[in-house]
Amino acid sequence: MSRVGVVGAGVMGGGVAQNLATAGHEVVLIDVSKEVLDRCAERIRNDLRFSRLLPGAAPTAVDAARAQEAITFTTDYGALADADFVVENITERWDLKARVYPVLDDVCPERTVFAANTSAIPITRIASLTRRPANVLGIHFMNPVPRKPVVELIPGHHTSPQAVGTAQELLASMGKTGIVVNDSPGFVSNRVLMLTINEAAFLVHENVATPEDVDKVFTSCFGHPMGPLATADLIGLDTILYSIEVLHESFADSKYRPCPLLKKMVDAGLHGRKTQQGFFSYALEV
Ligand SMILES: NC(=O)c1ccc[n+]([C@@H]2O[C@H](COP(=O)([O-])OP(=O)(O)OC[C@H]3O[C@@H](n4cnc5c(N)ncnc54)[C@H](O)[C@@H]3O)[C@@H](O)[C@H]2O)c1
Repeated sequence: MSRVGVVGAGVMGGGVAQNLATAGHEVVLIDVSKEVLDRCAERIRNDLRFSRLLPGAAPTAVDAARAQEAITFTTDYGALADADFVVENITERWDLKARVYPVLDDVCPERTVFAANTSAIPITRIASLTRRPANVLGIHFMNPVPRKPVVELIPGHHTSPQAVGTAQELLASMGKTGIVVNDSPGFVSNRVLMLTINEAAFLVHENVATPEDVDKVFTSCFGHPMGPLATADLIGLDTILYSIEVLHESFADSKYRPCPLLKKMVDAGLHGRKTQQGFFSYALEV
């Protein structure tokens, strides 16, 4: 595979683009504005500078300077006209995703495989937005992408074995393997994780415990490396809210009702690490 499109240059898209570039692929990274793309380029530059020192870094086929040169940052979807594979990482909202896939479908050749890096939206539903459902699947990357070697790989109802094979090949080149799971809202990881995080937010909302103490129960008593609220801050509270809303709508089950505190924090712009404030405070990341 040579040319890979990455759509969305936020927390996940930046990580996917970086991982692909260090694996030796040519990457076209798309977002809605130059400002977002510039911020993403800066994050990638900084992460590449330190990544070798961090445990679990993905294997690199090229050095940091070449990896940066391999990424084209653009707002022009036309740059995907000869992409072999596209990973979509835009905001976890159906109305936004529903607008992007028909554009990708028009711009990309028929052979191009689309991978949706969604937290909870069913892949069959996303595939229905295109004329190529056999070439659409889900790759649920973990965060931070360059340091997480396993993903969930989700074929939709019509996904072909060839498309799954192509995705597995691409993942192998990135130093990753995929656990294949069937298509269902939230897949395996987020069906469990989003409920846990939402319930942890309810504990704070109901004054049962502070965020520090909620997380301490998980880190100190269960030995988890990170508590649910620090995990929520890492993922992004907006992404958590949108994901739990997808689960709520998909299953029509009140157990997925979003915690009002989560909604309030998202309305207030407290989105976690990416805005320096969520359940915890963070220094400005450069
Ligand atoms: N954050 C996580 O830990 C995590 C993990 C796995 C999967 N995901 C999923 O990955 C996707 C992206 O999440 P994120 O955390 O990177 O979100 P984010 O908010 O950090 O980034 C989303 C990006 O999409 C861009 N965007 C929105 N509409 C667009 C369009 N029409 N064209 C191009 N770009 C557009 C936004 O400008 C933004 O930069 C979501 O579907 C999310 O559920 C997130």
